[in-house]
Amino acid sequence: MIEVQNLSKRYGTTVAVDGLSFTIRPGQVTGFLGPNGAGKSTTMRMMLGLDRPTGGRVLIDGEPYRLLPEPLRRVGAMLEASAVHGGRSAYGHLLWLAQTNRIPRARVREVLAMVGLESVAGRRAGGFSLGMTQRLGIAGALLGDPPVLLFDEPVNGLDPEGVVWIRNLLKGLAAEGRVVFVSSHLMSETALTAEHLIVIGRGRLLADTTVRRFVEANSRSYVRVRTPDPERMRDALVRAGVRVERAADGSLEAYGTEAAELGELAAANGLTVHEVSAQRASLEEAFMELTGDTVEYQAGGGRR
Ligand SMILES: Nc1ncnc2c1ncn2[C@@H]1O[C@H](COP(=O)(O)OP(=O)(O)OP(=O)(O)O)[C@@H](O)[C@H]1O
Repeated sequence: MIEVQNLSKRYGTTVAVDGLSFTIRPGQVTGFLGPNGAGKSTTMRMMLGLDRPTGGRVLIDGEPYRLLPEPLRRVGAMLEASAVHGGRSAYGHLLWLAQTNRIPRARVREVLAMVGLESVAGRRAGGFSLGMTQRLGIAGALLGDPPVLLFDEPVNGLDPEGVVWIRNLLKGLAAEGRVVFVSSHLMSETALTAEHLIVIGRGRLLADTTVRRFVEANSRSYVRVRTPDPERMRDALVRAGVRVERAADGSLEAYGTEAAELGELAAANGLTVHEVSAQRASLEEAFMELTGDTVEYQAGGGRR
């Protein structure tokens, strides 16, 4: 379990993390979401004792990271995948990590196989693609077989096959009873992987909820109707007890009904329709709505 307690971090006048408190439990993937600059990486660095909090603390299974004996066996992390000595081979890099943490040499081959880098184990890590570098970072996190895993934007640079692979890997690690904490700035990707969600903006907690609840609360579904006679269509819908709104483009949005029902209603009233389609506002839209006021830089608006 990871407990973040009233955590803050200030860099000069910048407040990167502002009084964050939440708990991450084992056995499920927890997504850590926020727009660029929200404070995700800073929070993760403080979890690992790489940055000192201005206030508050993080406990990992009841203790601060710096007091954990053999930390690589307790917490695995992939923060900056590029933090690899470019001259070393993938095998050499992992072996060095293993040896400095009293992890048996045989484990290096195991994790190379787990991340699919066996065939390039002898190649210089400096020549790796972004996706391969990510996989090497993940191998490093898994090396000590730790019960707690932190990943900062692990899908960055992966191709679609790699994205599916990491999704399954993270779920599998959580199903084994581990704490799996994964940052992302993509809501839709996180919804496919995580069960729990922590959303932050400008260093503050915006949501601590299950993905299911977030999806239910935020995916607006409705039926869009385009018709040359929106007034009569609207009257017919209202008479049938359907809540209806006029969209900016002139179409109607009908809530709490189905497309088929709406088509029949139109036919029964002798109305022409050009479109009847089921719509669902995307999770990405819901996420942008939640974090909109906290975005550091916005197109056209500059810094807010
Ligand atoms: N070492 C530092 N010195 C000064 N400011 C910093 C430092 N590290 C982070 N910041 C600032 O703290 C804020 C939070 O940054 P952080 O990198 O934690 O956000 P993030 O959510 O991880 O963003 P991204 O998705 O872009 O990586 C930003 O305003 C950033 O500019």
